[in-house]
Amino acid sequence: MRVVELFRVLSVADVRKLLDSLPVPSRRVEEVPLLRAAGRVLARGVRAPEDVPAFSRSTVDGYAVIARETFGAGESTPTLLDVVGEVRMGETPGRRLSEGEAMYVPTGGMLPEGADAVVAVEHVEVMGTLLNVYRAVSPGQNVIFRGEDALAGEEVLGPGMRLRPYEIAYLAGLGVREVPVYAPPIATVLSTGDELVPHETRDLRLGQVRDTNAPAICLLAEEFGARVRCGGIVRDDEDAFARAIGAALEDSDLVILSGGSSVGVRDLTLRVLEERFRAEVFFHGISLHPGKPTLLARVGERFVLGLPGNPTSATVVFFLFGRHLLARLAGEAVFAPIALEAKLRRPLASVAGRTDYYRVRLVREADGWWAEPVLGKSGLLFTLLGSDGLAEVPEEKEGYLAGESVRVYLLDTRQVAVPPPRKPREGLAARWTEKEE
Ligand SMILES: Nc1nc2c(c(=O)[nH]1)N[C@H]1C(S)=C(S)[C@@H](COP(=O)(O)OP(=O)(O)OC[C@H]3O[C@@H](n4cnc5c(N)ncnc54)[C@H](O)[C@@H]3O)O[C@H]1N2
Ligand code: MOO
Repeated sequence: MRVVELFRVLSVADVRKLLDSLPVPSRRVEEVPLLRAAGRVLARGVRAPEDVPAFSRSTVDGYAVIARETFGAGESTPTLLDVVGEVRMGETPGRRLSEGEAMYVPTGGMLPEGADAVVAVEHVEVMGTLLNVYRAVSPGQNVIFRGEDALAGEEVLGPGMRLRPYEIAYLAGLGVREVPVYAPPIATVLSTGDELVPHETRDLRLGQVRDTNAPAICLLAEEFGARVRCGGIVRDDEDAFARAIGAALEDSDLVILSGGSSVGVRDLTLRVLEERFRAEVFFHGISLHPGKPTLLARVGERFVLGLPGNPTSATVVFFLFGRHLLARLAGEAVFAPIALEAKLRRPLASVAGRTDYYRVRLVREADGWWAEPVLGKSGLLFTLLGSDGLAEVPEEKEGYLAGESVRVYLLDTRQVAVPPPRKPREGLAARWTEKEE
């Protein structure tokens, strides 16, 4: 019998480092219409073609003034100004504001030249053409300045950013109609095992199991931005296996397999990859639970991710590392899944030297987030139902006591936003742009 080297095992931290630094082939760039670009990754930085907003405007219904003339104004000491006109929406004010003058401006209306602030209508009293101002405003108050959102020529979004509806709306405001994005990575998902049958199978023969890994992984990969081919079920037979992997490698950036990654006699993945495809195997095991028998290899410029067969293990590993790899293949600048700290409702056991991921339900209490572990075997899927996150017990810990804080990765596709390369604003805009009104 062939003696199998148990695993080339890496720690979770080392796998993350490896995935961060793995050289990946550069991607094809395509120009797509703005509204079709949500979820895609920017291939080049975007420069603002013009100042946005294109004119300084009021953020309140009120009166445009010269701020310094209102200094000292109060309930009993109003500043008196002449109302010299009204700005209409979508039109220019028509005249400059001089000392001693005020002009009515609606929210979003253009600020007249000479004015540098707006007093809200609540703080004035109109008496014919005279205006009593009962509250002082500082320069820039209640104004959005020209170029505060974007300055003509500046790089407003950087390459490697996954575009969300927020970035799309921002680009819409700039008049951008097409954006350069990377072609999404193509992933083929294969399930392996003689016991597996398609999930549509109505009546199972004893011993048969419906394929649940493919639905989970295909849908997750799609949510994480890949073009997915659900490649079906492959028998535990070396030739069938080699044929399926060979076909998938022809047109996929990533081949994702589930099952057949452990050390049992039927476990072929490693042998087929090394012997038939001369694959470079990065690791064949991660010191984590669930999901230890996970494999990552490269054949030429293409990657093969071998997930454990156990349904929860496959899903958890794909969530933690599969999407990290997909993010790299998609050209994303950073991979930073969102986690929050939560207090544990009950203790969690672990083994030192291994990272454990427990499925948890999150409950919001007055004193913050609490995590309720949903315990169960990794061969069962119910622990993922209604779970909001994965609580991490790092390898140096032997567990946590109830009430201790743990890090919980949210089980959805959100990631932290990448800050845009925007320049700090100068002058009055700098003083007001950071303020919340
Ligand atoms: N002697 C040892 N045995 C096992 C070890 C070990 O360290 N030493 N590790 C266990 C762990 S942990 C896992 S995880 C599994 C992983 O095994 P494989 O990746 O080889 O997966 P299979 O044996 O093919 O399947 C395991 C289990 O999952 C079911 N399965 C597989 N694919 C699917 C699918 N697409 N949809 C639904 N269910 C699936 C399969 O029927 C088995 O029940 O190895 C342990 N053994
Ligand atoms: O590691 Mo297995 O993947 O726990 O069930």
